[in-house]
Amino acid sequence: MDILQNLVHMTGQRDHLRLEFSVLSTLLQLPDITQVRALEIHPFEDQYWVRPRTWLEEGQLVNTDVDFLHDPQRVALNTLPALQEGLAAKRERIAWQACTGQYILWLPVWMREQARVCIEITQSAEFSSHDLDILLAIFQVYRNYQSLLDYSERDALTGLLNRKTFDEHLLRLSNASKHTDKGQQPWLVVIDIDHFKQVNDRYGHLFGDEVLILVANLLRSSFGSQHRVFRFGGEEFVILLQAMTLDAAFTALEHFRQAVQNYEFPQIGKITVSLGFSGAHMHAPSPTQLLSQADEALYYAKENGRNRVCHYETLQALGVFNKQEQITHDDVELF
Ligand SMILES: Nc1nc2c(ncn2[C@@H]2O[C@H](COP(=O)(O)OP(=O)(O)OP(=O)(O)O)[C@@H](O)[C@H]2O)c(=O)[nH]1
Repeated sequence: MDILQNLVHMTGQRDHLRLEFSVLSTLLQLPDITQVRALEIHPFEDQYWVRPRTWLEEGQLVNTDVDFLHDPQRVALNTLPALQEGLAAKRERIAWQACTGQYILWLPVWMREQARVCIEITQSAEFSSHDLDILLAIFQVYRNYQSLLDYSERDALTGLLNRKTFDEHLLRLSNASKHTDKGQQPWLVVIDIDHFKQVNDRYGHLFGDEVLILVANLLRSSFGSQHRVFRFGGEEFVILLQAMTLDAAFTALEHFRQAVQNYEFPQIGKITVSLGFSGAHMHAPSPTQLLSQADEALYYAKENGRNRVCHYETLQALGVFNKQEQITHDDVELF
């Protein structure tokens, strides 16, 4: 009965973290289970890494607040060969007996051919077929809800994240920045395709849509799974870059700008993008203010030749925005 109530609770969740907590607490209701964790799996520097994202601590489920790259609990996937082999073979479930005598069951959450999250269940006795039936049924309900949630958070054209979860991602990222090294911080980037109206006007909306999809693919391949890429609508994209130095952020964004510039778009040929970015550390202003800062830098890039990357705080230190305000103010006085 407890399990049924937990399932009802689980299916009422509307965000990924609560849903994850809910499935883990449902699994914990089952006898013999000693530990449940949600693991995150990420590629980084030519190999895959695993770290616990949510786990049980002193009877309470807790969620990490450290970003992936700075997490001391992160281990290389090849230190868990059974999990590595099971993921490579795209298995739905992977069973393993640890040298401590504990039995472990890994249930990867497969989405679009990738498993970035895996539920880990540990128990002291071997998993019976009855245990497996119940565990897999609970996991299946969780997966169905996970994909429904995921679907509602994605832009239908490009498959990138939509505006819905942006504030939450930004908050998590800036909170995690307190664990990062000095000189590093997360970044908010706004990207806009240059003269996109001309693409639509000359080649039609369908070709315009294809450009949006191809730019989204370039964004995905340039920023991978460590960073978050959004399409807010129209031809504007937003990236939340994990904590790094200003130089590293600038270099990564320049690479992307060049990748777009060098790409041959079918029929259309060449297009370019302009980028504006701003620091998203934990003392940064509200999401709206932060977006408008990155937008100001983007606007400056557009006004100064397009096809370039501009950093808000650098422009601000140079007094560029004061001068612009002065010009606008003078214009108003003129009229
Ligand atoms: N094909 C397509 N076009 C879109 C979509 N959303 C917005 N647009 C078009 O994007 C264009 C945006 O143009 P503008 O904001 O005027 O600017 P621009 O031509 O990109 O020029 P700059 O930004 O100044 O370089 C408009 O023509 C919109 O109709 C979409 O989902 N698909």
